[in-house]
Amino acid sequence: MKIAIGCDHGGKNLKDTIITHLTTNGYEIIDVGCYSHESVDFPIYAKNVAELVVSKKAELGILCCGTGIGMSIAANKIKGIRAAVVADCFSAKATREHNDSNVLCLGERVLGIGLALNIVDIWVTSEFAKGRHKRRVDMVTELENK
Ligand SMILES: O=C(CO)[C@H](O)[C@H](O)[C@H](O)COP(=O)(O)O
Repeated sequence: MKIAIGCDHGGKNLKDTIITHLTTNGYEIIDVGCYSHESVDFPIYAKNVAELVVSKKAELGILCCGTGIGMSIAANKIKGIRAAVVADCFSAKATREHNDSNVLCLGERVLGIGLALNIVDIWVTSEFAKGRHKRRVDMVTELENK
């Protein structure tokens, strides 16, 4: 599976740790940056990851910033993106199964590394459950198309 990943300066350490973890576990990574701890603007990286997901150059996307919230607000502006800020393992599974989320947003200033990697593992291995959830995701898409 190919995963696009991006961060701002507030999520740089977490992004690097996730890349090492996912690469070790056989995932292919497209790293859109940022590549240093210099202060940058998160919408740039949210857009780059979102566009890779929407264009299907990557199956899923992961965005890291201080809280995950700014990244999710920005990524959700791109048509076709369902970005979820996740800070617990239950929601990591539920947001793939129920929301078919295609971008995971994580806060380096919120999460410990162990929990963050557990969330990533659960999220990338969970699948959309369809059924009643597909009807609801379709309704969200309709809102987006209005
Ligand atoms: O956008 C955010 C908050 O939702 C991110 O957490 C950013 O990483 C954060 O705002 C960056 O803050 P900084 O004071 O410029 O480091």
